[in-house]
Formats: sequence, structure tokens, C-alpha cells
Amino acid sequence: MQNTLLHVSKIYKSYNKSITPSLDGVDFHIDKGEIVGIFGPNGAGKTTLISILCSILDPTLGSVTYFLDGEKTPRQVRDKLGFVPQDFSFFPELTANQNLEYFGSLYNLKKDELSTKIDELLQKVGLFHVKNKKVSTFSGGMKRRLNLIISLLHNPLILFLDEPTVGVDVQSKIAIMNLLQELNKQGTTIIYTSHHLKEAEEFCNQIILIDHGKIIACNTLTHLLSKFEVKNLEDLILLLTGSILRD
Ligand SMILES: Nc1ncnc2c1ncn2[C@@H]1O[C@H](COP(=O)(O)OP(=O)(O)OP(=O)(O)O)[C@@H](O)[C@H]1O
Repeated sequence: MQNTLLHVSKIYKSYNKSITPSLDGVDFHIDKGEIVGIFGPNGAGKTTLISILCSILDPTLGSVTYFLDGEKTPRQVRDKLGFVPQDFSFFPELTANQNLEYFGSLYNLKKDELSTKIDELLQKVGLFHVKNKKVSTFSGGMKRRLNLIISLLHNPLILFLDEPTVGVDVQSKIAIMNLLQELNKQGTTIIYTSHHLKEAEEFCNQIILIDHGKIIACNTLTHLLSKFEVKNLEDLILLLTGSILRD
């Protein structure tokens, strides 16, 4: 329990009084410092789960408890959480620097401190030379990298990412994954979703597999591959969720 970061207890979530719940009795815990991958077919409930963990949504039933200076709700630890959404969350008509200054101001960071942090993050993801360009002129990979660093301005202890490398070239992907590895080495717990299973195999310590709103596997990849006698994450997901399309 000492190393437990968060505990999820019997979470149910229904949107708009829908009869079929999007999350259906989800239970698990995450330890501090882990890199956790949440996987499953389209519509399985990954985004809904992440949104509840970082207090964007409330569950219909059940609870999430963070063990950070006592037992806390997601809302109480909000300033320690970072969320990188799947959809871009910046203003395209502003420059990268203006976007970062705006989002940084929401965290009440001091002006000097914020300006240093902005430059440091822009350097890390190779965007410093375009900091004064409008984001609408950026390539898809540049937009993804900006989308990521917007969530890092307040040095979150726990970082949630919803498909952080979707639609980017290999260069941007490497830049993003290297930064995430560096943050994890410095102690940031990372919880992410991705459909890039090769990338995830190398990146994650823990796997949570979800389908129809239920957890169907939760352990290390090594343990799950051995238990289900499959050779990789893709085969594991196919074995446990089947090959029927989810449209
Ligand atoms: N705002 C919403 N209103 C109503 N239903 C929703 C809403 N958001 C999600 N759902 C439904 O909840 C279920 C889970 O959706 P969710 O987006 O969490 O899945 P996901 O695993 O993240 O899917 P994907 O891989 O396509 O991003 C789906 O049936 C979806 O249609």
C-alpha cells in the first residue's frame, strides 16, 4: 500500500442515463512511478476512464482515491495532474509562445518561472525556433508536440495521455516518447492510451486491458504474455477481445 498512487474502486459510468454503462465495475490500483498503458478496442471505455481519473468526469458510481499526502479525490489533487487530450487543446491563431503563456497563467505560475519553463519545454521538443509562429502554420507532428508540453508547464506528478503519438511521423514520435521516458525517470507516473502496440510494448511497465467497460486483464506485459501464451501485445488483445469490428 505504501507505494500505491491511486486506487479505483467499483467505477460505473453511464452517459445521459444510457442503459449500457461505458464503465462497468472497474477496479484496479496503480503504483507510484509506473508507466501504465490502457488498451482496448474503439469504444471500450479508455477515454472515459482516463477522464474520470483526472477529474474531468465524475463516475456515476464508485470512487478514485489518490494517496498523495493522505487520501484524496481526483479533484483535490488536480494541480498535480497533467492531461494530454487526444484532440488538440490550443488556439491555432495564437503563436506557440502565446498559447503556452496563456495555459501557464491558468496554473498561477510566476512570470519569470513560466517563461523559463516555456523555453525549456520548447527546446526539449524542438519547437524553440518556431515559438513566435502561429500554431495554424505547424505540421501535425509539431501540433502534437505542442499539445504535449502545454500539459507539462506545472510539472505534474502524474501525467495522463490519450493517444499522444496519433498521426505523427517517426521523428515526432521519437521526440515525444523520449520526453515521456525522461519525465518517468524523474519520477512522473505516466498513464496513457495508444493504438501503437509496438511502441507501447517497449514503453509500459503495466498493462490494463479494457473491453465493453470492463477490465479483462491487468498486470505486467511479461506476466500476461506468459499466462495467455501469446507472443506480443497485439496477439493478447486479439485473444481477449476477439476480431469482430466495433463500429
Ligand atoms: N460524451 C459522451 N456521450 C455519450 N456517450 C459517450 C460519450 N463519450 C463516450 N461515450 C460512449 O462511451 C463508450 C466508451 O467510449 P470511450 O470514448 O471512453 O472509448 P475509447 O476506448 O476511448 O474509444 P476510442 O479508442 O475510440 O477512443 C462508447 O460506447 C462511447 O460511444
